Amino acid sequence: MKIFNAKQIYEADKFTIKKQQISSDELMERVAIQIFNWLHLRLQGAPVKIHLFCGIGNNGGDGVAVARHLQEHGYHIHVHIVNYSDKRSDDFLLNLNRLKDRKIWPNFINSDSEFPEISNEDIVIDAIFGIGLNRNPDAWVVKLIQNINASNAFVLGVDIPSGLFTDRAVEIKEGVVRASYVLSFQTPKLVFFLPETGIYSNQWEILDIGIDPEYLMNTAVDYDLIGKHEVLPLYIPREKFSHKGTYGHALIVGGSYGKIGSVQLASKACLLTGSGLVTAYLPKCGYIPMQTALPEVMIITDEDEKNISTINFEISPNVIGIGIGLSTVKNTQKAFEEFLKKNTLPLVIDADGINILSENKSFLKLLPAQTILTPHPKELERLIGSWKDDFDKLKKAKAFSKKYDCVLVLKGAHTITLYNNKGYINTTGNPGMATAGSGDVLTGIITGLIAQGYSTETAAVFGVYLHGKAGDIAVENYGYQALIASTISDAIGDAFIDLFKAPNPVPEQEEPIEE
Ligand SMILES: NC(=O)C1=CN([C@@H]2O[C@H](COP(=O)(O)OP(=O)(O)OC[C@H]3O[C@@H](n4cnc5c(N)ncnc54)[C@H](O)[C@@H]3O)[C@@H](O)[C@H]2O)[C@@H](O)CC1
Ligand SMILES: Nc1ncnc2c1ncn2[C@@H]1O[C@H](COP(=O)(O)OP(=O)(O)O)[C@@H](O)[C@H]1O
Ligand SMILES: [K+]
Repeated sequence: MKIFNAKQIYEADKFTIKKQQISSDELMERVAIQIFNWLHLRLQGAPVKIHLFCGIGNNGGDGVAVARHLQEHGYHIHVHIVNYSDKRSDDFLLNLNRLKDRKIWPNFINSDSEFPEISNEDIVIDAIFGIGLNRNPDAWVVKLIQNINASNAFVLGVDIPSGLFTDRAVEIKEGVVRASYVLSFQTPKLVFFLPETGIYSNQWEILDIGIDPEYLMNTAVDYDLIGKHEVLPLYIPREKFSHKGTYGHALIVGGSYGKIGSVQLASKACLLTGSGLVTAYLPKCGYIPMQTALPEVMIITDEDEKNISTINFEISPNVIGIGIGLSTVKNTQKAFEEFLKKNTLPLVIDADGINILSENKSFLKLLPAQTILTPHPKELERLIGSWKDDFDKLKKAKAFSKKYDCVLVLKGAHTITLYNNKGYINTTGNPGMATAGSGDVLTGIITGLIAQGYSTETAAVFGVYLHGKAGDIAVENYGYQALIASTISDAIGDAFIDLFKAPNPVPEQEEPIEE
């Protein structure tokens, strides 16, 4: 799914209004009906108090229009107009007048007003600012937002939590509504997926407001959201007359005394992803544990007992995953440099492999084109330096990826893969995956996909998806706390099977109102 920026959303609105020959008010009405139906389905007329905080732009217009539908269906509403500017939008005014025609007199909140009391059982609809926020809210609006956040009421955000900018970082953190749920229109916003701003929208859902498909299809975006729909076409089916040689030979290089497990995890995940053959390159101390744990994996040992000191092999893999559990001792750094100098195979580099690159930036020019680097945030910081905020991080990471022609996999709750100025935001995964070794499993998965013939960029995007999906499937049986890396790995097969499962049927809505 494409993620549009604010400018594109405004363009999409204009395009739709023109092409479908509707008024902007009709588009707003679509929004309002969708929000109303969402609420009505869940509330079923419950006598709960609903506070609607509405700004004076179109986001506020949405809120005021929803208020009208709620009132018409007998709900107990309190409409508050957050009067932060005189520049009221036409559609806001139109909807405000429709309320007044129905004898509903909103409570106008100005800088010197007392704020309404909100109790924990109430519902708040947050329609103060939408994607039009272009500067920090005034101090009194920040206070109002703090008042909403202090309430513990269920807060439904309209389009985007008020106070969040669509395409840049937040400056006044306490001036952003913490929404329990956000109903966003047509496209999710990039800020929902970034760690600094994602915290303001606990859950979100996209409502289809009928934006013109031609615009959606033909407009290029900087970020794509990756779900099953996006990865399914990437899948390469297995051929009947294939053999293990058809599916490649992956070499996993890593491990040091005390960290042999990381190579076990990566090698196993690589096999479970379907690599025809997997060889592990380990220091000598890794031989027995590895051979015992994974009989399917072949092993080459280094001359050194505890660390990797030279990377020489006489096999012909078609991809190498390197860096996990490697350590950064001098000897290993030297071996890594020598290896990079002669290597021409595609590489997936993780953990200490990344740390060695960070300590020796001159090694970066030795990387083959489209090398995949999979840093967690700390490793990323060592690699590209610190950043001011998430947007600055993305900018710097994109520039790094361009400079060194590498695919950067920025691991996190929503892992973002960057290549060629484009970002792919993953939607699978869960906090149970914040556990030792889960990154090693990812390295194995991505390496295993490349072994089988997936391009590096595809392997990164698909691998991240499968890894998260395996975590999501495994967590159903284990729970967040007991989920460990091996369990994620064991669910890789289920993650593949899940690709071909039919989606759950959508429950039928009861009595939705029509446009
Ligand atoms: N395709 C869509 O997504 C549609 C979106 N609509 C709604 O329209 C919203 C955007 O509406 P607007 O463009 O009117 O903008 P907003 O309602 O988000 O903001 C109101 C206006 O306030 C001004 N403003 C910005 N920051 C301010 C600040 N800190 N203090 C005071 N004033 C400030 C701006 O000039 C802005 O236009 C969307 O978020 C959505 O809710 C719908 O009504 C129509 C269709
Ligand atoms: N809260 C979370 N939600 C989803 N995925 C997560 C979360 N925390 C961590 N992960 C995933 O788990 C993996 C952790 O990798 P990493 O930090 O390298 O672990 P390790 O070094 O222990 O192997 C990454 O793929 C990351 O995206
Ligand atoms: K809002």
